[in-house]
Amino acid sequence: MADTAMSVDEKFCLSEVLDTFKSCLTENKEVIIDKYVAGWRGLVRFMNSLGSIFSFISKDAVSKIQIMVNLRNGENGEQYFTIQSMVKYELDNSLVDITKRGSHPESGCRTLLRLHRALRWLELFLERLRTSAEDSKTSVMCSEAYSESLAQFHPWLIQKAAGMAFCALPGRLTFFEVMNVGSPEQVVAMLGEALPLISEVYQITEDLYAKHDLLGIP
Ligand SMILES: CCCCCCCCCCCCC/C=C/[C@@H](O)[C@H](COP(=O)(O)O)NC(=O)CCCCCCCCCCCCCCC
Repeated sequence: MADTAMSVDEKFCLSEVLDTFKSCLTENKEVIIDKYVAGWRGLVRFMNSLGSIFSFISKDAVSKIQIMVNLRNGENGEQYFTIQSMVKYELDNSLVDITKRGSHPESGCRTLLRLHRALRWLELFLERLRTSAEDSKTSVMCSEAYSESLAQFHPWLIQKAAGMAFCALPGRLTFFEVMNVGSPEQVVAMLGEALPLISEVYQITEDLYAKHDLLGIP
């Protein structure tokens, strides 16, 4: 599964990316890893279009996406169909370093946890964007969402670098335009539809990880 859809001139629309998260859930509320990863891939493309100052963030996200893709393409790939089947498979086969780093630094459970924490940031940021006033600053919304979520898992230096990158975010209207969804009203409506599904995917994963005591994988 090579990363092919990266051409710069390709127009893309953020609502399609957010729809991918909608398509993550199976009928019995399991989270399909291929779709989850495809959602992240789309978000990373969006972030790359905002400028190279974000490339240290997208590099890390891409490397995590790649770990998940490799697991899916590996010999036990079918075990990684959903987050639920992955957790069961990796725990049953002692493939996760649960309390301290050891021989499984790139387990699916650990890697997905990093993306899962970032999904919380996304949820908070999008909710702020959705309810923001015309003169609100995207950099402020982004850094507030970050402080409430991912920041607690990042060392000081990463927090500083992230804070600097946030300052380079375009203003609210330009940001909405890059999303390529339509008028600001249409963006707000689209976010209103997408957010409950992102929250649901987040909550299902959170509950699953909590049930198995996996929220602190180092
Ligand atoms: C559009 C603005 C983009 C702001 C992105 C906010 C998230 C800031 C994250 C900063 C991460 C810095 C890079 C390094 C991270 C790692 O240290 C750290 C820990 O990994 P380790 O345990 O393997 O060492 N990694 C992580 O926490 C995973 C971070 C994954 C970040 C993915 C961010 C993708 C953002 C997509 C933006 C899309 C915005 C769409 C809004 C309409």
